[in-house]
Amino acid sequence: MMDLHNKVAVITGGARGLGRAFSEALLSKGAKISICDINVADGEATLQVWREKYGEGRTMFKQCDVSNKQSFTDVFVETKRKFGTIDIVVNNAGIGKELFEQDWEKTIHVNLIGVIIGTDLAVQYMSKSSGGYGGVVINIASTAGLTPVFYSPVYCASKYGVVGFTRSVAANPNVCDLGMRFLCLCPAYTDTGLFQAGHSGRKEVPNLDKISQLVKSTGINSVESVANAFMELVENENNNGAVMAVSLKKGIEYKHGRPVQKSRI
Ligand SMILES: NC(=O)C1=CN([C@@H]2O[C@H](COP(=O)(O)OP(=O)(O)OC[C@H]3O[C@@H](n4cnc5c(N)ncnc54)[C@H](O)[C@@H]3O)[C@@H](O)[C@H]2O)C=CC1
Ligand SMILES: CCCCC/C=C\C=C\C(=O)C/C=C\C/C=C\CCCC(=O)O
Repeated sequence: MMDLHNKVAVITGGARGLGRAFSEALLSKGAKISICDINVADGEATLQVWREKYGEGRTMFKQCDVSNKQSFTDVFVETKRKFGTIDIVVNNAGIGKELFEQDWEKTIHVNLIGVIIGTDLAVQYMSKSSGGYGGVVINIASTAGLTPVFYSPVYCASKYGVVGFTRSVAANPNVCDLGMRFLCLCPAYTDTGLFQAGHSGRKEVPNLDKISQLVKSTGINSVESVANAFMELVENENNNGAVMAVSLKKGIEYKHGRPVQKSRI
């Protein structure tokens, strides 16, 4: 089991939803938390709540757009300056702009390129081969990265990309030298602002009945159940390359077979 006490975690999109829940799960185990988010109001409000609950000095917030390399790099620089080290990176920030909307490319920029930038920064700041202490990277994909979703091809492409990218980084024969684990969490529908925005009040959407059927047959995860699955993934130290799906109907399932390699942490 990974001892999380005083470990330092960077969580993207940590101001609300799943990112905030992952952060709180880590905080409750004694970790220090650096959240970044494009939304300053939500980020500062979350930090205020945490300062009152967990005291000063264990949390920080920095505004950041994960699709912008410089903006994202600044988060790592400031986190290291404040906490001295980085042990855990959770690439969680995500959006759901689709083909029928303007700027659908942004979905690839945030959901896939943002994850690639975050993983690259994690290796630079954490790997033993770069003078770090090693650690763990958890990339948040989706069950939409494991199965086609007819009404969200762009979102699906971004999440298939995250699964393939993470598994490939984890499969590198030199991964043991890094002292790092690379993991993928694939939640099904989960009750957050993103889900509500994507699935409520869009009566003009074609095949709405089929979408409702798919949601109904899959079920909607609570945020808490996904946070519990996330903690199982983080704390198990022998799971480099694991891809964990979590859904209301099927619970936790490991996909794509056994993790590719034991990592030396
Ligand atoms: N809610 C759901 O049904 C599911 C969500 N996911 C994934 O979980 C992750 C978190 O999603 P939720 O918590 O549901 O969404 P959410 O919308 O509640 O939270 C996402 C956070 O990311 C931030 N963000 C968006 N773009 C950003 C950017 N460019 N840079 C930095 N921060 C940015 C937002 O401001 C927000 O605070 C996403 O990657 C999403 O695709 C996966 C499966 C199911
Ligand atoms: C689906 C994209 C809409 C925009 C983003 C909002 C919510 C995100 C939801 C998800 O990431 C989950 C998406 C799809 C899951 C679809 C089917 C899962 C089937 C699972 C199974 O068969 O077990």
